[in-house]
Amino acid sequence: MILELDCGNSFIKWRVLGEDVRRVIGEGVVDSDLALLESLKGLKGLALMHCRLVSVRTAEETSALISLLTEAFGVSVVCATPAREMSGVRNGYEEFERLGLDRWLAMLGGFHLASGACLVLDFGTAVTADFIAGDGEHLGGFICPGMPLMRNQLRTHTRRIRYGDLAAERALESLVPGRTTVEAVERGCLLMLRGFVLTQLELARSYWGDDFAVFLTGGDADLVSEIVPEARVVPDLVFVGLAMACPLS
Ligand SMILES: Nc1ncnc2c1ncn2[C@@H]1O[C@H](COP(=O)(O)OP(=O)(O)O)[C@@H](O)[C@H]1O
Ligand SMILES: CC(C)(COP(=O)(O)O)[C@@H](O)C(=O)NCCC(=O)O
Ligand SMILES: [K+]
Repeated sequence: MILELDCGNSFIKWRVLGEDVRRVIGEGVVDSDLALLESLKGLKGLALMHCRLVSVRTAEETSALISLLTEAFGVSVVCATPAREMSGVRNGYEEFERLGLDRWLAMLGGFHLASGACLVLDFGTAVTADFIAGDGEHLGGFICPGMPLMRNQLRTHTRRIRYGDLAAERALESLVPGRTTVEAVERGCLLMLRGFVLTQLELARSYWGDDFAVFLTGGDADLVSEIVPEARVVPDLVFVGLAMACPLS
């Protein structure tokens, strides 16, 4: 069995693949290393042979997690590392090692699935957009705050914006102008996110006409999917790229 991990700034996404790697034995989203161990220990018949991971956390946090996994399961852990070029995709950053590894893997996954030009949008703590041309050239991308950062900035930098998570979820059932603080903030932030997405689509069209694929991934991808009906929502896009960057045989 293979353990795959995507360690983002807020959550660790995990999944366990079987002998037949097309079979997902277990998967989940956790908010700490310990919660990850708990979830894994709760899996019946777990027999990990390998682990591969990608992390955008600090080197210290990542090594701490690797030590925990090695101690708990005796597996060797392979980490995705930056590359200038891989699987036909050329990293467009001036310093390729500075491009977020989650972005890089999602790009590898997207270009592989599209076999052509694509726009990869990832909705996590931050939102990222990356443009990959049909010849595999990464033209670069954009980073902006995601929903959790936008709402938390408003909650922590104003004195009168306070509301709970349940109210926040309910507020997004409609997008008409808000008549309560929670509606006004949640809908305002979502409209900003959607505006960002539409701008990325315009830019992609200016480069490639209609000849490109759009991929949506990350925990908040569903918040924008309805405005991009042509997009493919691929929650495990980072894992697709992880398998390409860290093959195990
Ligand atoms: N099961 C889940 N657990 C936690 N967050 C989730 C879940 N499903 C969707 N989300 C949303 O995903 C967002 C985090 O996205 P994610 O891609 O995990 O971020 P990151 O990679 O930066 O840690 C949260 O804002 C939350 O709204
Ligand atoms: C842009 C990111 C913060 C996104 O992280 P996430 O929201 O997935 O946790 C991450 O990819 C990162 O730290 N990148 C390094 C900076 C860069 O890509 O330019
Ligand atoms: K991510």
